[in-house]
Amino acid sequence: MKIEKVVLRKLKMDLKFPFQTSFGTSEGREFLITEVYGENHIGYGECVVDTKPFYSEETVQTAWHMMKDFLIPFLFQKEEILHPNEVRDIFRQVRRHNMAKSALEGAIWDLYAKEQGKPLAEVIGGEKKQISVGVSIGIQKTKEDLVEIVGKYLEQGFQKIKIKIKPGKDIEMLQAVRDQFGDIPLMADANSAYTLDDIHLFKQMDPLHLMMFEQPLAHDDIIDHAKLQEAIKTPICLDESIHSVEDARKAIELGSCKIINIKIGRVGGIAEAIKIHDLCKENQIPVWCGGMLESGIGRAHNLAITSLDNFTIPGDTAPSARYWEEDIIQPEIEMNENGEIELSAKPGLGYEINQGALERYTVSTETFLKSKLQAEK
Ligand SMILES: O=C(O)CCC(=O)c1ccccc1C(=O)O
Ligand SMILES: [Mg+2]
Repeated sequence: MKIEKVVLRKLKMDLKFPFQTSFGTSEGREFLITEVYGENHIGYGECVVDTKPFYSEETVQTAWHMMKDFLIPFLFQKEEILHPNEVRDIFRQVRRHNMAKSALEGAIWDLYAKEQGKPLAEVIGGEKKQISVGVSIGIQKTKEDLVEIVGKYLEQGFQKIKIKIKPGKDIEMLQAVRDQFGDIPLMADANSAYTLDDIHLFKQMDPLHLMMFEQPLAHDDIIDHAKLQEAIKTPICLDESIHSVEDARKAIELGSCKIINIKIGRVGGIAEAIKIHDLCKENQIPVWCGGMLESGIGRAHNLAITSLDNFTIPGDTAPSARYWEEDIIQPEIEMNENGEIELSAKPGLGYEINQGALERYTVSTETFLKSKLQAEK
């Protein structure tokens, strides 16, 4: 691939509903879309940042800065890229900033798959033709509100119900859902809202037989999680703590988790996501694909990695209509009544860009040319 041009766009999209987690409430998303121009195709990526550094330290502005001042110039220094697996090495000098790196790497995977004329899932070795889908439900005001919304999602066919929790909004909320719906596939995500001082709470929640507790303790911890896992039967799943295959190896060695949530942005790209998937498979650790309230572009990347066989637990890969009045891809991503999404058989991400919608949601854009950068040197 000869990359001559990269376009960055900042988008602003309103969510259909406010989404509350233990770290705050989102009414919508501001994020970045990357367009990487090859000779005959354009690859698309999504940078899953937010305006605030509450889930991760990256923001819309830090990602723009990293891409503009470091990552895009590094890409342009390469005459040609033969395979997307090279991208991580090209970016290696830049420490962290995984979401920024991943936004460009993902676009290069899409471009590569389009050049091969194959779906991205096939290019990465995924064999599933359809995937099972779960839904992540934000913190609700009352038990009654939660039970109503869970009922609605179960009716739509979702195969896993994930409920956001925080201290004071945990046992009772989960118990109400169990009481109403019985033995459904149910889990809880704390987004790091607890400490080891809360161990008694987790022991009290053990009899709820949840599929897992996602990231109960600190965002940068794997030691206390190992202690908590020792003390309870419910599997722990790590999200925020895992940024690389090395992090995953250490967490598995320490016994900090029994399941891993893989998010492409958090781990710096698809190549790293595949490595984590493979390591987990060798160690009998099931994985599932997390979500960042992505637009259709990020979502299509998520569907592609979920085609790998150790993604055995339904992911947070809900269809477009759950989040947006109008998505930026067409057709939009749809789920059938059994809670499955068919993977596209078209090349690359497998969806067309809805150009009208993309333009309407774009609030700023900048174009970077290889020729211009070289002329400036
Ligand atoms: O529906 C989705 O995209 C998943 C939503 C979700 O749980 C989430 C959304 C934003 C930030 C962090 C998380 C998380 O998984 O912790
Ligand atoms: Mg999470």
